[in-house]
Amino acid sequence: MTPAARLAAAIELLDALPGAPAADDLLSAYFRARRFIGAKDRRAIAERVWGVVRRRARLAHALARAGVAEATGEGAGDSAPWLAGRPFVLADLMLADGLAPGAVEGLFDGGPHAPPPLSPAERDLLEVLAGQPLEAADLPPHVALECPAWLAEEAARGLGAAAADELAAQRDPAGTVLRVNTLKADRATALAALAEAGIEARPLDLSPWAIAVEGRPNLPAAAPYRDGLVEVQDTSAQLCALLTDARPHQPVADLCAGAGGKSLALAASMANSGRLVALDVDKRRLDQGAGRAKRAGATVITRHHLRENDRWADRNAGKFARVLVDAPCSGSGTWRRQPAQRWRLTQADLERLRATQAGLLDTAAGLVRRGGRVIYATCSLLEAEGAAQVTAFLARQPRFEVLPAARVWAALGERRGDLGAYPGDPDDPFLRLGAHAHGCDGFFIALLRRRG
Ligand SMILES: C[S@@+](CC[C@H](N)C(=O)[O-])C[C@H]1O[C@@H](n2cnc3c(N)ncnc32)[C@H](O)[C@@H]1O
Repeated sequence: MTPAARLAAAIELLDALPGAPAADDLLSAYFRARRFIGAKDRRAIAERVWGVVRRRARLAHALARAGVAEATGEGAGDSAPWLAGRPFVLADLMLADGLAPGAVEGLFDGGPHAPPPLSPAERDLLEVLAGQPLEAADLPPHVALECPAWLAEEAARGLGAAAADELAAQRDPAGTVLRVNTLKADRATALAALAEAGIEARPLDLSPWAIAVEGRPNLPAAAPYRDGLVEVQDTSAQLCALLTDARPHQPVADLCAGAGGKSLALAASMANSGRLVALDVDKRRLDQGAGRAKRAGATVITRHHLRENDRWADRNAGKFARVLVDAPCSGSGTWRRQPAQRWRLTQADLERLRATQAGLLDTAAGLVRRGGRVIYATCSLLEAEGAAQVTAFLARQPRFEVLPAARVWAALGERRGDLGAYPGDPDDPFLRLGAHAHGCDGFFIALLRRRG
């Protein structure tokens, strides 16, 4: 493909984005239907699309200042109206790539598969944008942070001055992190197997199971992945599983198991012995977990699909030593990986999520036995989904108390012998992780003990 044809494809995809349920799925379907597009072209097209999405607010701001205001109304229009793909790509070429107007005009030459030639108004636009920086000094803070204004305020409520750095870090792409599956290998063995498969990798200090890989290797085709030695899992999710402190022979419930990422880590912590029930309302995701468990050799996991008016929680009241609630949330800690999400979330969505989180916490409280623990986690930077949820829970459920995460970490460290320094603030009872502070996805983890 020519560079111009790649731009035409990126514009087509950006135009389709507002109506697509998920940006990832849109790109996958687009490339699946066009198998003739080679790997390098795919990468270039995807990079442009994701780049524009990551720079959306700043580009929209520059376009609005230049007088382009044909907002189509999708998303949080206050700070970053969604325009058609074409003006966004024009602005991206000027502000992010730093091209001169003539170079952009050369790409929009109307040739076969290239975007149609520039209109006189677009030529004028390029002249206005010429030499402008992406990071203009007068950008409103939430625009500079690529975040709807109301979400920037929500983040600041809990994180205070650290919110700006954390949100800024969420603008960048995230690397791939693997978790060693200790049911099959230790970290040194997994690193050796990755090296043999030609994958450059290194251990990370934050988690005893974590390995960072260089670039974007084709993991599903690599032997260490196919053989279940490693799983893709960010370090923060690993620490959530680690702090769950699921032990061999214990009864453990993973209440929001999804496709089982954390269930697999729990199964490894339990050395495949005891009882580990993976639950979710989404049967499709639970079913996906079955294949992953097989690959990982995680035989201790059983699955239960939670239906409406399900009696499972009543039948299992008070039975579990650990109940992990990896609750559905805004995903604001994972915007590096899902950059379009921030523009899709509405205040009404957040309210709905908060109600679901509170309901899940209460369900978990009913499942846990005396002396057992509810582990509440969200991949969120928002106070409303973290500490505020816990405060409300403790008011509703006085039988529970907070176990300081630093204390649990220290006890784990003594038992395991392979943990580094506690990564959070030792004076904070909760562990809050962030892309800026820790280089991992943003996460909130609270450990809640039912009094004995
Ligand atoms: C953050 S994801 C879980 C990710 C998963 N634990 C992992 O590590 O891969 C949240 C999950 O909660 C599930 N969920 C939403 N509402 C639920 C409910 N009321 N009960 C149980 N699961 C629910 C969603 O289907 C989703 O799979």
